[in-house]
Amino acid sequence: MAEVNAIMIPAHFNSIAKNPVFDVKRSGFGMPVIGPAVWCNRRRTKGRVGNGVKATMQVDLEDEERLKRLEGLEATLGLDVVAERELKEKGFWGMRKTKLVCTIGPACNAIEDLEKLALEGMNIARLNMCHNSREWHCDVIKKIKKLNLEKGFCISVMIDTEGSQIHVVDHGAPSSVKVEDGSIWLFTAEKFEGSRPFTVQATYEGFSEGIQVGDSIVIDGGMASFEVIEKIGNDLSCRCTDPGLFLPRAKCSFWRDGRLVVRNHESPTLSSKDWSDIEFGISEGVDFIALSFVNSADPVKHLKNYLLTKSAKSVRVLAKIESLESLQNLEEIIEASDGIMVARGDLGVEIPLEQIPAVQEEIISVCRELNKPVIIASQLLESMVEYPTPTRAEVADVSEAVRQYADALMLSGESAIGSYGQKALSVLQMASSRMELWSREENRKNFLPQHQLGVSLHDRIAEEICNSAAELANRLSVDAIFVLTNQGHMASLLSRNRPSPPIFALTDDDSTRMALNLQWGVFPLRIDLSEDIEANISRGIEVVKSKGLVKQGDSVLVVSEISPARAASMASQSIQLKTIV
Ligand SMILES: Nc1ncnc2c1ncn2[C@@H]1O[C@H](COP(=O)(O)OP(=O)(O)O)[C@@H](O)[C@H]1O
Ligand SMILES: C=C(OP(=O)(O)O)C(=O)O
Ligand SMILES: [K+]
Ligand SMILES: [Mg+2]
Repeated sequence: MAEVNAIMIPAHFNSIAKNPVFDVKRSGFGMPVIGPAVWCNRRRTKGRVGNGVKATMQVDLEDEERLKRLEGLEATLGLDVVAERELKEKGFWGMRKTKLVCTIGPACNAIEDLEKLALEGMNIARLNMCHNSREWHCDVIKKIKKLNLEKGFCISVMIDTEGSQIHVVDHGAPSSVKVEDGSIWLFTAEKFEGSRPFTVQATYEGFSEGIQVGDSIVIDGGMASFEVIEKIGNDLSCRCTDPGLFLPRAKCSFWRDGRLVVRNHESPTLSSKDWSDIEFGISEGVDFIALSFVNSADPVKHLKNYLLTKSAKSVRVLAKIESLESLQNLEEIIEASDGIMVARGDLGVEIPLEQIPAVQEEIISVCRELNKPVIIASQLLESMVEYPTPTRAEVADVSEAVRQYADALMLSGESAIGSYGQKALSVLQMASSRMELWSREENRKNFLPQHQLGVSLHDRIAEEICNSAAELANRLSVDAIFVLTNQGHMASLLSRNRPSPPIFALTDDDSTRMALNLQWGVFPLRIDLSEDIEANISRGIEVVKSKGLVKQGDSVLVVSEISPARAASMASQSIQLKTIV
């Protein structure tokens, strides 16, 4: 054991110092804290972490090793190891542009399994707060941050709130249970210990409000259906009309005369549990919060304002589109959010299944117009929860989402509880790479329908510069696009055009780096940026070049913006073409 008195964080680590992993209280070194240590921060972190925060710690030899590795960390914060490998194997244009999200559950929460998913291309780990304990989620977040730090991955963390929904707490059996035609079941919100046969316990006390005899209860969008035959107090006695399966935590929807009974939930979009999960997410330094059952822009605005007051505006807020109402307020929700998830699971409970493909295409297209990243979620490879190969129909569905240029694809049960999570991820990987190649050749002419976003002259210039840059990059077949970006705006404007070359986004802001993980075709690199734009560009290219990833003769297109804040008074944007010498 060696005792360390001071840990100096060199100047170029100032973004790391902001990282909660390096919070003094949770030093990330997993050891007792005993001697004085000073965390030194420079210019930019001043006031964020606070200069000279005092703490004490002791390191053993293995940790000394780790400290040494930290010294070399800037290199790993360049391009992440998976993107680097892909670039080496497939060349610039062959890099997979569609991002992959994996839901983490009991089938993959061991660090070895998380690492395998990372190697297989997971860009974002999703934690569904409906399931499992706070400690369990905390442990997963720690493991992911450890992998990022020690193994050079760049995996962002997303928490997904529970939201207000009526689902089954208990249906009388530990796992799934078969529902026979004509069998009689009691739906109740009464809390009881243990299980009672033919009794379904609902989460929400007011679940039966406004429900009448003759209404139907549809389980998980059609896994089984019941008819309400009697109302006994707040309980519903029901007969099975469409036999099937009751899964744990199955969701219930109510129908009358072939239409969904629109229910005025007393409970708001964000329940008290959701707020406490959000607090948890902020304190753990997650990168994204996905809000379930968003029906209007209000809860999104509310949360974003709250994050501002908590100095946590770097946490990006995603809205899940999974209700009838959310479709009616689609544009305002997209506008208010930092990104969207097409949550087809619950959406398929609320609208007829045959409408989902058209709705998905519409949401993707509005997201692209408004320049917000969009994730396609649920049942992409559902059969792979049980089987090692997907169905042809599933592969066609995945490919269609890629062809529609969604930013990201998501696995749910396939990775959380399935036996073939890594395989499922590799199917997504291969299917997206293949379809990207195909649509690149097919859709060259199919440029973005021009919808002008910017209002101010400055914003319009940035937008036009990025549109032109993407077109130029395609026409000249440059190898790569480099963009200097602080909050990620210029990078996202480029991504919106879905150009053929990869977009290497150089940023000095760690939260921007993690947020850009969700954007189509963007490969974030964290480097220190100075006022000297030329030096920044050279540095970014140097990081990639030093690893042999760009070589002499490669051509790159560089897009940069000097914001008024950086260059005393004048804002200017530029496009440059460079040939590597
Ligand atoms: N953290 C977790 N712990 C235990 N099981 C989980 C966890 N996350 C997801 N699961 C399981 O994976 C399944 C699919 O995940 P997901 O689609 O996110 O949830 P849901 O089916 O509740 O909408 C869930 O039904 C649940 O059985
Ligand atoms: C992703 C979804 O949300 P959750 O898994 O939280 O129900 C969905 O409904 O498709
Ligand atoms: K959820
Ligand atoms: Mg849902």
